[in-house]
Amino acid sequence: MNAMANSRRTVAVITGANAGIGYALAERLLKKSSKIHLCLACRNKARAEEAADKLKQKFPDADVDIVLLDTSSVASVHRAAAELRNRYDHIDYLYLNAGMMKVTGVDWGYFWRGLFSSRVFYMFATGEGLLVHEDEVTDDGLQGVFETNLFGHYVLVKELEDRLGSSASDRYNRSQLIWTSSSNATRKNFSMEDLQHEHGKDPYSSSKFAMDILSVGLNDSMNKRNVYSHVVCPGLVMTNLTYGILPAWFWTLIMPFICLLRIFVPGMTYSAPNGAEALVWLSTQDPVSLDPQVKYQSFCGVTGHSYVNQEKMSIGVDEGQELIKKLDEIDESLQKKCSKN
Ligand SMILES: NC(=O)C1=CN([C@@H]2O[C@H](COP(=O)(O)OP(=O)(O)OC[C@H]3O[C@@H](n4cnc5c(N)ncnc54)[C@H](OP(=O)(O)O)[C@@H]3O)[C@@H](O)[C@H]2O)C=CC1
Ligand SMILES: CC(C)=CCC[C@@H](C)[C@H]1CC[C@H]2C3=C(CC[C@]12C)[C@@]1(C)CCC(=O)[C@@H](C)[C@@H]1CC3
Repeated sequence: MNAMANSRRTVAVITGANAGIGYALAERLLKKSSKIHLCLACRNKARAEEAADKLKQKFPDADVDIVLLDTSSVASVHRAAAELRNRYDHIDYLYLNAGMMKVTGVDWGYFWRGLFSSRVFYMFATGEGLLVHEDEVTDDGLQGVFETNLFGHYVLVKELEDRLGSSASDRYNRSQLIWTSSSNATRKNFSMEDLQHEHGKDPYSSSKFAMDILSVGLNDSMNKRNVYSHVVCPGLVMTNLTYGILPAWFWTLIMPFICLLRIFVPGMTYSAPNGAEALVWLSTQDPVSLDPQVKYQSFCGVTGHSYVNQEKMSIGVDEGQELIKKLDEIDESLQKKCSKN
């Protein structure tokens, strides 16, 4: 880890760290170095404490604490950011991992047609068009998937700006923003005119594509301050998110098939530690040498070994700037609304 060589401690904050990929990431980072200071940013105190206890049991010397953060509430994001600013004078790794997807069903007709078509492997790798989604409106009046996956994280980054990077070009002052995006992110599901995806059918894909654009935009505006942003796809991982699509027993039953499918679709990582591969790998890289236009994917071989693949994206820096401007507008209007109440 680049910040390790310095005498000050290395701080990593992980959102959505109490379960799934976030928790596996926390474990893998501690396995790599028990000297890292981990902060689990979670929405539920009991679940966060349980995760922190489990980590401390496995790594008795580890420095693990929690902060309460609900990315679907701007007030909660502000409180969490204030707490994090209080505790740390520098954040080395900010993992923007918390996320949700509300699925009401699988389009099995589309699945069977896809199975016997040329798009079969693409279909398994991206899940594009296979799921029927729904969304909700948050107390902030925003679309739930948009606010949880993207907007809440954007506000968090903004609020933590003075704890990220530094204008001094010292490499130990660098910070990395690492977003858990998805191979499901598709341009066709995203519109700058309908950022929150109020009128579309795939809010998850839209929020993840917006994440890819945002990361490009943040590099453009923050690299000069030594802040570097990258996106990751963990592959298809068995977590509460996938158990919300089909039951756990089904996924266990088809595990041999999924492992075999890795010959053609290496993104079938299946386990959360495998899925965390690219997230861990990024923390070991010099961020200056990384390409902001690449999505870092966790891949897995048939024998079960995980590795990182790089997939080129094609996103304009101007798109990134436009998105940031629009997110800032939403943020300002929410702040105005709050100050009136
Ligand atoms: N599983 C997969 O196949 C893939 C997952 N991803 C992405 O990986 C990330 C992690 O998901 P995964 O581990 O699979 O799923 P899990 O449901 O296991 O974990 C999601 C984590 O995010 C937290 N979370 C959800 N909503 C909020 C919120 N409003 N505020 C704060 N935390 C919240 C959850 O907390 P709680 O436990 O309290 O619900 C949990 O800790 C997500 O961004 C997801 O989109 C990307 C590609 C594939
Ligand atoms: C594997 C079999 C026999 C059946 C399952 C079919 C689909 C439910 C499944 C196939 C590809 C999957 C997939 C996802 C969800 C479940 C599938 C559509 C994701 C969209 C989950 C969330 C992500 O972010 C993507 C990376 C996944 C891509 C693949």
